Amino acid sequence: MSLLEKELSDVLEKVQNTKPLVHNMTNVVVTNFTANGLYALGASPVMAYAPEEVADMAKIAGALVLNIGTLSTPQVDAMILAGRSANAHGVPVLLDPVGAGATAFRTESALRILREVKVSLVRGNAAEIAHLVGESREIKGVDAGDTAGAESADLAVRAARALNTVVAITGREDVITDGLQCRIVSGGDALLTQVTGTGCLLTSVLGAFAAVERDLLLAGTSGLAFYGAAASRAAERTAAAGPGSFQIAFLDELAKLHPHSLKGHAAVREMQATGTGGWWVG
Ligand SMILES: Nc1ncnc2c1ncn2[C@@H]1O[C@H](COP(=O)(O)OP(=O)(O)O)[C@@H](O)[C@H]1O
Ligand SMILES: Cc1ncsc1CCOP(=O)(O)O
Ligand SMILES: [Mg+2]
Repeated sequence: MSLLEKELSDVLEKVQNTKPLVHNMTNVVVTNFTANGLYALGASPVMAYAPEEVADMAKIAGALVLNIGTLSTPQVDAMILAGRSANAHGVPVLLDPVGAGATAFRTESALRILREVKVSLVRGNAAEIAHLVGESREIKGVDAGDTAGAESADLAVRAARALNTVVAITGREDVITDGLQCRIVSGGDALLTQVTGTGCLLTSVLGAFAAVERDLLLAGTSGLAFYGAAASRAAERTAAAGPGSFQIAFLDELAKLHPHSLKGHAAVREMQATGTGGWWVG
């Protein structure tokens, strides 16, 4: 096991040992799947939305995950209350800008949250992240086109610098950066795109990893890699049967994760800046 793999595994073990509470303000499509996925991983989910209680819940959580998948203005107002409480109590805040770019309301709401709350990590697909930095890319509802990690590296770095947060762009390969260091995470399976909520659950899983590891680039890399490994293992067993069987097997594989699960199922590569504005994969 490489030094990086050891560091990634240590974060997984901290999640499994401490079972962090993750406060999710998420969308109506993925709520149950997100709670079950967090339980499978070994974390504790809670969903809480009422303006009367979100500040109290956020301050006792290990992480707060804001997801605008089925947003309304009162819900975004409540997310900001929760986010400010999390900020005041040192609780990391993660944002999933679901469908940013599909409508102006989604883009503007994500940007409002980023202005009014200190967000530590943003995870989205390439189209969503592009729209957060004013770049146009096709988005069909909540879905982006197929993207490879290396192709998204420049965008991720630009977004991390512009939004002052760690950015993870997911797709066929994932990329994660704090604006300086940049990593490509491969793994997963195309079946993930046929099950709704796999991006949303991933953001909440990254919340569990952020709850136990203050280095959010490390926490995020570990979360992406183990999530991809669980999906790859599930696909190996169920690809022939289809997305329904895969969804169940994926929850089972999240519950079975252990330090050696990455082997043969996920890989992390460091990208290096070329000095001329580009990147090459190390
Ligand atoms: N073609 C693909 N092959 C393998 N994994 C994929 C593919 N597309 C997406 N994923 C994985 O699916 C998960 C959700 O990512 P993504 O589909 O980009 O999110 P969203 O559902 O928010 O658009 C991530 O773990 C990502 O790596
Ligand atoms: C289908 C849909 N519509 C609004 S939110 C949502 C779920 C999106 O989940 P994910 O981004 O994880 O695919
Ligand atoms: Mg999504």
